[in-house]
Amino acid sequence: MINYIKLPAVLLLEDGTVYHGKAAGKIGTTTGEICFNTGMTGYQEVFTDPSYFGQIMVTTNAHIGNYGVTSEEVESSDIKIAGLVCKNFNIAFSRKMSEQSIQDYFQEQNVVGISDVDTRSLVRHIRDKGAMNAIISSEILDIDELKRKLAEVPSMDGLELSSQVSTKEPYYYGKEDAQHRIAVLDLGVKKNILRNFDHRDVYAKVFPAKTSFEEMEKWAPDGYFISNGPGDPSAMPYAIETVKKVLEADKPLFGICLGHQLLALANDIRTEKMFNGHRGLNHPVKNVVLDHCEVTSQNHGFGVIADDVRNSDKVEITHVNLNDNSIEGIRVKDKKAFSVQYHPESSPGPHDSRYLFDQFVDMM
Ligand SMILES: NC(=O)CC[C@H](N)C(=O)O
Repeated sequence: MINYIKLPAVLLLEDGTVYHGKAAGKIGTTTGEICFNTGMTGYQEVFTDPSYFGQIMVTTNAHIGNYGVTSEEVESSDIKIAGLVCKNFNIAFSRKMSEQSIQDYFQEQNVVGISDVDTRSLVRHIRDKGAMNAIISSEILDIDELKRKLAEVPSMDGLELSSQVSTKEPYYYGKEDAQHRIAVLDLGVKKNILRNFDHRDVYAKVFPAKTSFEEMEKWAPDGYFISNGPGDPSAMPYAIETVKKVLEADKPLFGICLGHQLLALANDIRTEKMFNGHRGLNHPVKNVVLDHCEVTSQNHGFGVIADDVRNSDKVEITHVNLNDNSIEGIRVKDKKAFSVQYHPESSPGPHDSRYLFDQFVDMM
């Protein structure tokens, strides 16, 4: 094993709280909105999920890196989190299929992290104080200098980020002779969503975030999928417009997470920044149509305003969160359009909600 000397590193939160720890990954400085994920496994899938772009991740599992990384377990081409805060950053790993250590992986992809932080106390702090920005550095240890840098970081509220992670050119996924074909509006789509479609004999053409409905319609898809992704949904008028056009044309539509928020916005339901988002693998959700419970994988910092949904004459509620009663799923009345706030492709996470992909296929 390489002899790895852990250099000091600092984490500074927007409210002035300081945590001292050790450098993990690349030596450097990084900023973003701090958030925590309570999942016990699946760190590589989480780190490569484009929905986390611009966010510093705190992992509540005490060990990160202990089973290494592989080129298989990615949700996009590279690491998308802005930085990592963890307890133990394990450079030694044990798993036959692993190809690399987490340290080499982070270093190769220029990702800065901090370990040896009391993440239990940090998570309780964020839980009580709410979402805020943060800076990690293993090169600048002067707090005043870090404060100046942190003051320049924009708030996640009002930030459009999808166009930074979306594909630049359209591409195809799946088998060309499949039974159905869908247009995927890529706002930061996770690979496992495309895999789930492929497994159900659905061929996808994945379009850049700012593609118009008319452009996608030229390919004559059977349905439209509006993907997950980073940033504030209300800062995406271009995508809201596209969703409105899909609805006007009465095409089948399925939205996940950011896609759910955009379907709500297209129906005059507002979204809001949550005090703390939902990020983990064990969030209980009730399907109020089928009267059953699902344990779900979640990752969102914005939500649809529940009163707007309840007062809406355009949509109805299909799913609610059993922890906080927030709205987890809607369908548009008299249309073939529905969406969920959580992640039925669940990578990582339980597979309880995969039936939603079948529901969409049946709609087409
Ligand atoms: N996973 C997602 O699509 C996240 C949606 C949105 N960026 C949010 O944080 O709420």
